[in-house]
This record gives sequence, structure tokens and C-alpha cells, in this order.
Amino acid sequence: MTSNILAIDQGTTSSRAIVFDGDMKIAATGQQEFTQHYPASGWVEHDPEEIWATVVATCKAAIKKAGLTAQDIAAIGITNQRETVVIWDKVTGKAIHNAIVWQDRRTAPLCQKLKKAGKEPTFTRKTGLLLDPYFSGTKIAWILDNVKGARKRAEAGELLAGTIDTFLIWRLTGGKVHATDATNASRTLLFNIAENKWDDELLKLLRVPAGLLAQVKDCAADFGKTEKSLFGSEIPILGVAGDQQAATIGQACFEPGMMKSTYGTGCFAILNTGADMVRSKNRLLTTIAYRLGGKTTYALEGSIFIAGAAVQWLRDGAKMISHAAKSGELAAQADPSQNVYLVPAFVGLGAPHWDADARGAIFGLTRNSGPAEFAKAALESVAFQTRDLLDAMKKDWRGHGGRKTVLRVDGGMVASDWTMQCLADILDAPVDRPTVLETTALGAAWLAGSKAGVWPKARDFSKRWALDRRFEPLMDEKIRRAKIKGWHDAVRRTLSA
Ligand SMILES: Nc1ncnc2c1ncn2[C@@H]1O[C@H](COP(=O)(O)OP(=O)(O)O)[C@@H](O)[C@H]1O
Ligand SMILES: O=P(O)(O)OC[C@H](O)CO
Repeated sequence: MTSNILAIDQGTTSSRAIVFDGDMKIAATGQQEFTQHYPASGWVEHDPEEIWATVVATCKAAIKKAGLTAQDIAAIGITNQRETVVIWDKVTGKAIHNAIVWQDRRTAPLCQKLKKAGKEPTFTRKTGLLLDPYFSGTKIAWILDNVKGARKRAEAGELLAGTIDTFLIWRLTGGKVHATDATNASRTLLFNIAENKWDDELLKLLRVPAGLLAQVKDCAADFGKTEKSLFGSEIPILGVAGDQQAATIGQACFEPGMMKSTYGTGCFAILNTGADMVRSKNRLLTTIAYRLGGKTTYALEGSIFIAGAAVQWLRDGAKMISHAAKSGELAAQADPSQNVYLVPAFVGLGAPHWDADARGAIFGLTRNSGPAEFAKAALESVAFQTRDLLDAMKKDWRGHGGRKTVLRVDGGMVASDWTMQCLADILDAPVDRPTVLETTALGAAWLAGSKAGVWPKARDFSKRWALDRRFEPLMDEKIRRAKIKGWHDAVRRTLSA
């Protein structure tokens, strides 16, 4: 039997498909960027048809590049940008509105209204989340309230809703399966993470008809088969997880206390807390790390909205660099005597501030500040934000009796040695970069491969994790303290209230 696995990694800026061989090594990759739509300030949308087209094209390209056919693929694992939602017509499969992306802030007024009505504690107790526009529930409500006839059609059972995994499963199976996994469900503000079910009270508060929602399965489960016409023969879909949770799995963070931080568009730190649902006292999220064999493993999560996106802004907005990879080189040339801070609150600030109305700011400019200082400030902002998250996480985890943690990193940005050294310096802790950087896709592939019985179980999979490089902190403590203080001043001046 074949043991090749196809991982679909549908991210915020690109769709990727990766074929892993039986040794869990990358055999071939397909990748396509797609359009980001910004229809108004703080709004971010994707065209679901473009997402679908790029997913199909990259899957075909990866299978072909690997010199294989669909028959040589044992299973598919799907991982996806989380929280982003689509609502589509059950019969035609066509979306009734563009996907509203996780970064989109348009539902800030609705969140505010629910907060004022005193509903946040109910949402937090049941979902582990906060009332922030980041999560899917208020985005679903917005589409139902703003697309003509949508609410009526939803109530009549003509529409379906889902996060991107659910939309892809629906399309891949030719409209036969409407399902999601527990990690994606846990990001909607509608899913009770203690009881593992959609929560009627929350559905009522957000006025979301239950019939819109998908069946919630384990991360390694039967999600149906792809239509024969798509890739030439049917392929079973056996693994699904939100991308940050998939990276947690791909980094083999299976033990309580293990932590990973992924640096893509945003940055997301996830700490495995085992069977314990640790409640944060520091505005972090309690979420589902994975659910396997009906058993839920929980996590604490710190979510930063802008990490690599700050580098994209340097490239596409400020036009100061030609390629993302140039940012580290440029930062290294910055004048060390300047203290320029960039607070990249382009779409508000996530954990631990959760300020939807804040917008980006730059402090400390002099007549000599130029591209090098901007690049340094952009990359340092990622380290400072991570420091804030980890400080909050340590408090919660220690307060819970947890031991010291080690940080494993991944995502597009960790290719930058300069950024990783800066991260270790600001965190004052070692940072471990693995040899396999495609941990998100690997995590999804492992879910599918282990479910198919062709890849090793968790313990043996963990043994394969290999270190590429450990970055040790080298910065003088006095300098670190001064820099962090400067950062906190800058953040304080950026917050909206
Ligand atoms: N060498 C680099 N130095 C700094 N940033 C980088 C580098 N390479 C990629 N990036 C940033 O990483 C991000 C892409 O990472 P990726 O994990 O593919 O993101 P996503 O899954 O969110 O689309 C981009 O925002 C890009 O600006
Ligand atoms: O697409 P990424 O890798 O930036 O991840 C997005 C997150 O899942 C949003 O919560």
C-alpha cells in the first residue's frame, strides 16, 4: 500500500499543497498566492472561488511534480487559515459573499454591543475565547444581516456555513460532506469546548441558525473522499486541523508544557496544557490543541495579528525592500543608536491587548531614520509582541503549576537568522528552529497518515523532530530591559483608549 500523503495548507496569503513520501519527507510542493481584498479600512476578504482554484491547481501540480498519480496518494490532510468564514448555497456550492478573513475588524461594533450587554463572560466560559471580531461567529452574523435575503435563506435551510476547511471538504467531496474538526470549531465563538458541541445559547446570542453549521469530528477522522473527476481517482480525506494547531502537531508538541510559535502573516504561540482547560488571567485564549480518539487536548494561545505582514508592508506598502528575505540584511545595517519602534496595529492589536480600534504607529524617527531602521523596527516588533505573549503565558502556566517551557518556532519568517537571534535576545530564552519548516503541512499530513495507518503513531513521530539551529540569547540584560520599556511606551501610546 502507498504511504504518500498530500497535505493541503490553505493559508492567509497563499495556498500550498505538499506531497510527503512514506519517510515523511517532502517529495513535491505546489504554491500559489491569491488576491487580498481590502474593501474598507480594517476589512479583509478573500474570493472563495480563487481559494478553491488555487487549492485544486496546487494539488494537481504537487502530485505531478512528485511523479505520482492520485492512486499513489494514501490520504489527504487539510490545514487552513482559521476563523475565516464562507457561507454558500447548498445546491450550487456558490458562496453568497466573499470569505470574511480572520483579520477583518468589521464586526467590532457587534462585539462591543455584546460586551456592553455583559455577554463576554458567557462566551469566554464556554468557548475559551474573547468577544473580538477575530473569531468566526460575528462574521457569520454579519453576512446573514448584510447579504440580501441571506437570513431568510439560512433559516429555510438553503445555505451552509463553514471555516475554510469545511468549504474545501464540501467542494472536494462534490457536496457530500459538511464537516469540520474540533480545532476549527473551537475558533468560531459558537462551540462549547468543555462539552464538545455547538452551543445553543451562543447560537441564539449571535442569531446563527444551527442548520448552517457542520458536523464536528476528531482531527483524524473520515471526512469523505475527493470526487473522482478532480484528481483522476478518489482520495480519502483523513485529517483536518486549523493551521496553528497543525503546526503544534507538526512540531510534535504532544506533551503538556511544550510550546510552538509560528511566524507567518501573524504569529501564534500555542502551549499544550494537556487535558486541563487552563483559564487565562492574562487575556490569552483557551482553545483546543487537537482531538484524537475522542479525547480533547487543550492549549493556551497567544495570537498576534501582524508578524510577517509587517515585512509584507515594508515590501508592498512602504516599498522599502524588494523581497521579504532582504529585511534581515537591511535590519543588520540599522544605526544602533536609534530607537525606532513600529507598533504594527494595522488591524488592531491581538493578545494580550485585544484592541480592535488601535491602528499602526511609528515612534522615535530622526532625520537619519531610513529603510534600515524601519526594517529593524518591523522585525523587532515581532520579537517584542512575542515577549508580551510569553510573559502572559508563563504567568498563567506557572500559576497552574506548569514547568519551564521550550519554544519551537516555524513559519515563513523563521528563515531569517537575524529575526530569530533578535527573538532569543528579547525573550531572553533559547529559540529552537527545526529542520522541517513546513510543520503546518506536516501536522496535517501526520493526522491523515496515522489515521490511514501508513505513518507512525505520535511517540515515534515525535522522535523524528530534528533541530536545525538553537538561537541562544546574547543581549546584555540592561539593553534588553531598556528596549522592552521603550516598546511598552510605544504600545501604550498606540492603544485606542
Ligand atoms: N526571510 C524572511 N525574513 C522575514 N520575513 C519573511 C522571510 N520570508 C518570508 N517572510 C514573511 O513570512 C510570511 C510568509 O510566511 P508563511 O508561513 O508562508 O505565511 P502564511 O501561511 O500566513 O501565508 C510573509 O508575511 C513574509 O513577509
Ligand atoms: O494563514 P496563517 O498562517 O497566517 O494563519 C492564520 C491563523 O490561522 C489565523 O488565526
